Amino acid sequence: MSIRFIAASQLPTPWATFMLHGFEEAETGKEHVVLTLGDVTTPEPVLARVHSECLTGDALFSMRCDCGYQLQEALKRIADEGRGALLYLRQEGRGIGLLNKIRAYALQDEGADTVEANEHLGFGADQRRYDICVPMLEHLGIQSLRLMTNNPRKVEALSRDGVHIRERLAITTGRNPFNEHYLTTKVGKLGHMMALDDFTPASDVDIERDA
Ligand SMILES: Nc1nc2c(ncn2[C@@H]2O[C@H](COP(=O)(O)OP(=O)(O)OP(=O)(O)O)[C@@H](O)[C@H]2O)c(=O)[nH]1
Ligand SMILES: [Zn+2]
Repeated sequence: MSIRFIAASQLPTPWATFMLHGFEEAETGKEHVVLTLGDVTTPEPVLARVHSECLTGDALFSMRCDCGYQLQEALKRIADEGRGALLYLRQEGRGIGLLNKIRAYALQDEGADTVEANEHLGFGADQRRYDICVPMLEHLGIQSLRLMTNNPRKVEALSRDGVHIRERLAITTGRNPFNEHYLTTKVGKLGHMMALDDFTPASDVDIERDA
């Protein structure tokens, strides 16, 4: 997979001012970004999150999933350490795209789970690839990761692609009445390494709305 570095700038956030690095995939023209904080080129493993785009959760405050909560938590943890990287991959809906994810949500409104809905639409349960991470990490001089994820396939796929993962760190946050079934399906069908009891709930403000 070839990917081109395009530009970098500062990105102030409520938690820290990150560097924002923009890349373009040669074959598809897809645009990906990496946020870094501190010197990530030194040999110590870098605290990192490899996050797949979820427009609904990351930008529109959706409570159907845990994506937005994980995104914020990852940025906060990186800011607390003063060093780290967040790779934001534009593979919406576990690789099926935004509009197909909305089709899948409609099926879930009728009772399908997240895996059944994808399969009903003719997609795999998870169509994501992680090989694009390798040239971005190389460009940034990142040698190894302490990866925040509960997803064993993400760890396996990245390792297979040659990314050196020194440690896996759980990231369990944002459980609420709207995403309990989704989280349970992640554990039961996608093999996520977490238990619902591990979760810190979404904040009081978030769960004030009726389930
Ligand atoms: N097709 C589909 N995609 C979903 C659904 N809910 C969330 N997503 C997508 O799932 C992806 C979540 O990715 P990640 O945040 O990397 O999470 P993960 O692979 O579950 O693993 P973690 O690292 O443990 O969070 C995003 O691309 C979301 O858009 C759903 O019900 N259907
Ligand atoms: Zn989501």
